[in-house]
Amino acid sequence: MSSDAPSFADALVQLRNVTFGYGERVILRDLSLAVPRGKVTAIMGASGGGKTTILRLIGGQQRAQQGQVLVNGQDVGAMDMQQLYAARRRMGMLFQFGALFTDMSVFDNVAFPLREHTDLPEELIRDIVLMKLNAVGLRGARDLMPSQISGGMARRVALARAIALDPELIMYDEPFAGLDPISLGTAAQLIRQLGDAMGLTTIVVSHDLEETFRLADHVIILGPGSVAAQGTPEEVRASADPLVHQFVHALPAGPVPFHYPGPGVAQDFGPPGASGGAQHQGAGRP
Ligand SMILES: Nc1ncnc2c1ncn2[C@@H]1O[C@H](COP(=O)(O)OP(=O)(O)OP(=O)(O)O)[C@@H](O)[C@H]1O
Repeated sequence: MSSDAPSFADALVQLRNVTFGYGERVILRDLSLAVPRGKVTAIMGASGGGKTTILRLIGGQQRAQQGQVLVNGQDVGAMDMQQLYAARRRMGMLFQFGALFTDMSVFDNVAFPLREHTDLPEELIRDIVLMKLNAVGLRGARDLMPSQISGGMARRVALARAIALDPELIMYDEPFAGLDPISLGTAAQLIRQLGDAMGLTTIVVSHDLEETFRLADHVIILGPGSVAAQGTPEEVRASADPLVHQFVHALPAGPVPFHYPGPGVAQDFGPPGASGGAQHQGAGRP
């Protein structure tokens, strides 16, 4: 295992020396990573580390300030709107609260991208929609409205919609958040089955350590601004890197500070007057 950028002979997505910040605040610094084609890659790491930002860079919703984001060898950051539009048709993105259109039936939600992006006749659209709904176990729910289905079912409909155009890459942001254990197991199984059946390259951003390690072929752990570790789940689990160790063993103490940076305890709770004019202290300061 290594924290260097791996160069998979067949990577669908590569970030090369990417630096990105929101305004002055740098989130990713000289970050390099590769996502192998046809596999399930998990991106994990401390909250606020920039995982969703990486998905946005790959989807072209954000552009890197430095470095390259390559999808199929093409630099997403250098694409014009038309190229980006074409590239996005080959990507499915499922964000945690990726809402369905509430005024459309389940069927019409899944048909939407097909009607929007293709000239296929309605009979063919019908067959594709029913196939996609069948793949997520919801062919029978086609006529229901979003208000008539559960949250877990709504996510599966969103998944059917995301694969409607047969993407080559699918990105899930927190697919397990808020799901009960059965729905969670079903979601993980679905991600794996769809990936295998459709030959998809899958990227999953998740905080659910156990489920994600079970699911993924390749795991990337983000440290502050860069990759702390990457490899198979077994390799990452065995890492001696203190940050990775803290993360994969869910330890409350370690390099990832519990406290958001702010004033020290003595300053906030000390005798009256002690706080006057005192300076803010570093993260994790007791
Ligand atoms: N549009 C934005 N403008 C300014 N700052 C942002 C914006 N989006 C995200 N950030 C900040 O960038 C940092 C990284 O955010 P991001 O959502 O990529 O992290 P994350 O690793 O996905 O976090 P989490 O695991 O908590 O979802 C966070 O500190 C966040 O506050």
